[in-house]
Amino acid sequence: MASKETFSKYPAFPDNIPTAAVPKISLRQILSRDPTVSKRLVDAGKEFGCFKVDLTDAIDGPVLCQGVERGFDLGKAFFDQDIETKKAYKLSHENVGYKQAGVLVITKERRDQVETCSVSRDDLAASRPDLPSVFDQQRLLLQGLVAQLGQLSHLAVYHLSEGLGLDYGVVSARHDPRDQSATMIRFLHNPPQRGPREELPSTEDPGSRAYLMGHSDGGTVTILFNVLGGLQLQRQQPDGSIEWQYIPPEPGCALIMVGDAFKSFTDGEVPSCVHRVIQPPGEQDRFDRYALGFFLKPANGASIGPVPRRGVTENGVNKASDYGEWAKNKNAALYNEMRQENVAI
Ligand SMILES: O=C(O)CCC(=O)C(=O)O
Ligand SMILES: [Fe+2]
Repeated sequence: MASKETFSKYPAFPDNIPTAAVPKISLRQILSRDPTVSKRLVDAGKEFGCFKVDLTDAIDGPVLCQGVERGFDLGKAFFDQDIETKKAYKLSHENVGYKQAGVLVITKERRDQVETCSVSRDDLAASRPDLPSVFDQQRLLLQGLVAQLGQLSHLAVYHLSEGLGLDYGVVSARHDPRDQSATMIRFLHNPPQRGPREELPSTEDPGSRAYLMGHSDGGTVTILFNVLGGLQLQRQQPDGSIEWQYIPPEPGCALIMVGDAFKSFTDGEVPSCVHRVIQPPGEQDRFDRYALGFFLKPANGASIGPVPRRGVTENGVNKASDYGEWAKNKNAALYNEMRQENVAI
């Protein structure tokens, strides 16, 4: 993702706070399709619901990193516009469009503090006329980035499927690129905390400084790029208690998280990654936090639910409900208490 140079523009992630030991694998290894890599990714998926990919050691890596850097620039250019211009890109299915900060409920006292702009792969390809001009003018760049991230997401899904003995042909058919889907690229912006630090919510209770509440992503896998910290992973402790652990961003690295759809393919064997975003730690809290995500989703109408294992019949698979309906229910629940009535889901 973002280069060392971009990271050097911000205070470093503090080295005295506990972080999650999320396994890291290199893009070169992922490209090798080596079965031992599949096994490592499955192990990481089962334990953390996610893994990191170091993009710097493969030929394609620097190109992808550069594309992501440009993506961050485009996100910033979009969010720098006035609110009315941003709102003109209306929310549609599965959160495609612009979502302003503060429409999601975190607690009774606190609303989300993230504005997002999500552009679907299909809208980019089909020249959707109301695409914001910032993105419309860079359609080729975005299409290229989405295609590359799509390939990376499919490689991750390939390894996870192979490592679990799932029939990859079935998994792949559920993501046929000729079918419509809500696969998307998302730009995110968290404005910085203002005012004296002593007036900010307590650091004793990090949840009171949440920017985005705990959730799992609904799709198959998510590829996430961060520069500033704040992303946390929910871990269950041996005594059953829940702990939130930071995932510190690293230059040249992507984070890949398992989503609910893939969890359903595995019949729950691999959990989806429960994560949230809180105020960036230490000196980083004074800066605008930008993030970029790629969300691979099953095709609209594709089955979800368990995928047959190699050598096992497909019995029961069609009992799964339709993905589009399933995603709609998930979003409806998320937006249940949404303040603004005029935001479509
Ligand atoms: O801002 C981030 O790092 C994560 C955003 C996220 O979890 C999401 O958009 O689903
Ligand atoms: Fe998420």
